[in-house]
This record gives sequence, structure tokens and C-alpha cells, in this order.
Amino acid sequence: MIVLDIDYNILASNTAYQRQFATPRQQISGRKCFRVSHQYSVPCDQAGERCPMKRAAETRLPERVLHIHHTPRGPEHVDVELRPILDEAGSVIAYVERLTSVAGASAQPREAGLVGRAPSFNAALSALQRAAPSRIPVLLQGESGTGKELFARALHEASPRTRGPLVVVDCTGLSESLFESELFGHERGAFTGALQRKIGLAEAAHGGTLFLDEIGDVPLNMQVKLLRLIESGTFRRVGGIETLRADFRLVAATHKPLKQMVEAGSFRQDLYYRINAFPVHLPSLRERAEDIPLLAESLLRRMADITPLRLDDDAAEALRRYPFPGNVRELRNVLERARLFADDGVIRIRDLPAEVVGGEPVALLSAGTRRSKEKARLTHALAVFEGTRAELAHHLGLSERTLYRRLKRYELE
Ligand SMILES: Nc1ncnc2c1ncn2[C@@H]1O[C@H](COP(=O)(O)OP(=O)(O)OP(=O)(O)O)[C@@H](O)[C@H]1O
Repeated sequence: MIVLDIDYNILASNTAYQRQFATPRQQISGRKCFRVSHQYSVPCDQAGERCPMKRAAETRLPERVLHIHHTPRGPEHVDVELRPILDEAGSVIAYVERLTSVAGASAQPREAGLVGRAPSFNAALSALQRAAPSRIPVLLQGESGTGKELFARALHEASPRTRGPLVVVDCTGLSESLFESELFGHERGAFTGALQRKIGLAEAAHGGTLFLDEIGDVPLNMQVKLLRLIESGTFRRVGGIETLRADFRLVAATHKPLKQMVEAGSFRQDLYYRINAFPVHLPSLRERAEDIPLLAESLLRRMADITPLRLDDDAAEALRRYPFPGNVRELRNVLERARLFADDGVIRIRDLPAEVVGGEPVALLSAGTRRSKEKARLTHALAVFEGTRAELAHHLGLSERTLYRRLKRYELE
């Protein structure tokens, strides 16, 4: 926790803060929060981020945002909760901020788990953080390959049920009877071939989270049974008479437009309202193209055996421009294939599939507009960022070499 005055100066910090966010012997008190947390020379809202203090100064109410902070370990997602302190007349005289590292995702390349730092990714992560402590059912909506299972796992791990199981049910391609026995289990002799009693997935999720992936694929008849399970929290094994109590937190995911399916009569409205208590939009890779280098580096680390793998600048640029209809899964597949051609561990343009190299630019921008946008972004970053060039490259998600090349290209050196 830190205490701040209304001019962004840190007045005090506790030992937990110092341990987590300061380097040894670093003097925190008296410094500006935006310098310490972001290495900016100006407040966050002038550097293109939402500043919770600015809002709280107007509303005099608590604020909560998810920011990427500069820490001794590099950039990290941090959940910032801010409370204004008022004097007797009701004016804001100071703020208390509680900062919590978000463990569920990384803003730096990682060997496992969710990575991302684009605003649309952070919005999804922030929503997840808010839903995690409660038992509210969450519906993850996103195109195929956007990481629904990874988000479900991150939600489970951030929840109080993290010590319990996370049970994943893929609802695609299951016939009605198979779905029922998978979900509810069956008694011995319930049907031909049921030689033993089998515990169903709803029962296996006891004390944990039940993740129903592609819930839009559940057959209509089964939707009734699913609704009953969710509403009453009870079920019966196939062939059984005993009513059993289920205790799980429900997370569902779909890439289908459920609302339209409700209108068309192929998805039950009552079930839709039940599962849609807390919808979270998972961004497509097109909506977070700036995360492509970070994701690519993470995925390459996950694939590398002895030789480390990397992309050269041109290949990285080609990936950034490709719209990736198959999202992160497609990016992973493209890299898996390309690495087989990269004998020295460096993936070049010639190693990428033709559709990626010849693809249309992501946001139908002309090359000129793209360049002037990029130049403006770099000029702004140079003006507000106070760290070294290596740190700036890190902050922008670029390699140091790429940063220097761009600075030269735009004559910003
Ligand atoms: N933000 C991310 N960070 C790291 N890896 C990711 C991220 N998003 C997705 N992936 C990877 O992309 C692949 C596809 O993810 P996942 O299977 O979770 O997608 P999905 O949305 O469930 O897809 P589908 O709807 O087709 O089942 C996985 O290998 C996953 O590890």
C-alpha cells in the first residue's frame, strides 16, 4: 500500500509494497507515482492510460484499474485500488492505493500461461479479476483460438476454489446420451457396457470449477438437464435414484452468437440467462495485434528444444500485419511450421506460409498512415518515458534492435 498526496507524490509506503515493487535501497517517498510505476515523466492520463486519481478527484469515490507497472522484475499486471481521503469539508486531501500483482497473466514472454498487454486483453483480465472472488457464473465469449481454456484456468486460479479441481468439459460432438453420462456419471448396469459405477464430471468438479467449453453445442434436450443442474445444484447419475448435490463454480465458453441462437430457438433462453450472469469478451488477435511479438516470443520459447528460436525483424513485421482469423492457435501453428525451416533458429520471411506474407494489412491502413501513426506513437513514448532505451523497447514490446531501427527510420534519434 502507498499513500499519495493530490500532486502524485508518494508520501509513504509499507514494507509489503517495498518488498514487492521497489528495488533494495530505492527511495520511494517523495517521488511521483507515475515515475515509480511507469517511468513516465507525466501523469498516466497524459501518457495514454487511465489515471484512477484523476477520476477519484472528481467523483471522490474509490476507483479500481488494471495497469501494467514497471517493477524490479520487469513489466507486470497490477490491480490498483485507490481510495480518496477526505477532509471535514469533503475535499480530497490524499489517496491510499492498494496494489496487487495479478498472477494470472504475464506482460513479458513466458513459458506457460496467458500472456498479453494490449488494452483489450487487459480489459478481459480485469473483468476476470473482478469476477474471480465470487461464485457468479462467467461466460467467456470469443472466437476460436482466443485462449478460452487459458482464461478459464486463470479465473479458477484467481478464485477461492483454486485448491479444488478445474474440470474441463468439451461440449462439441457429444451425443445426448454420452453427454448425460459424461456429465452426471452412471450407476453400474445403467446401460449395456456400464460395468461399474462411474463418477460424472459435475461430481468430479466438487469444490472446484466446472468449465463447459463450447456450450453452444449442447443439444437442446440436454440443455434442460443442464439448466436443472445449475438451478437446483442437484443431479442424478444415469440409472441412479439418489439425488446428489453438486458444488461447483460454473464457467462456460462459446464462439457462437448465443443470443441469436436464442432468437432462432436453438438455445434455451432460460439457460442463456443463467450462464450469462457475467459475460467476458475475449479479444481476437486482430483486436490486440500489438501483442503478436510478445505472444510469438512466448510461444517460441514453449516450442524450443535445444536451439533457442527467434523471429527476424521482417518476419515479425509480417506476422503483425496478418489478421489471424484462427487467432493465437493459428499463430502457434504458423510458428510450429516455420521453425522446421529455420535451421539456425532464426525464422525469416521465407519460412512463413504464403498467406501470412501476402496477407492484407490488419487495419486496412495505407503504409503511409501506418508509418505516421507509428511515428507519432514513438515520438510520444520518447517524450513521456524516462527509462533507458532497453527499458523503452521492453515497454513498447519491441526488441532493442527494432527500436533503434525505427528511431533511425523516423529520424527520432
Ligand atoms: N493470451 C494467450 N497467451 C498465451 N497463449 C495463448 C493465449 N491465448 C491463447 N493461447 C494459446 O493458443 C492456443 C489456443 O487456445 P485455447 O485452446 O484456449 O483457445 P480456445 O479459444 O479455447 O479455442 P477453441 O474455441 O477452438 O477451443 C493454446 O495453445 C493456448 O495456449
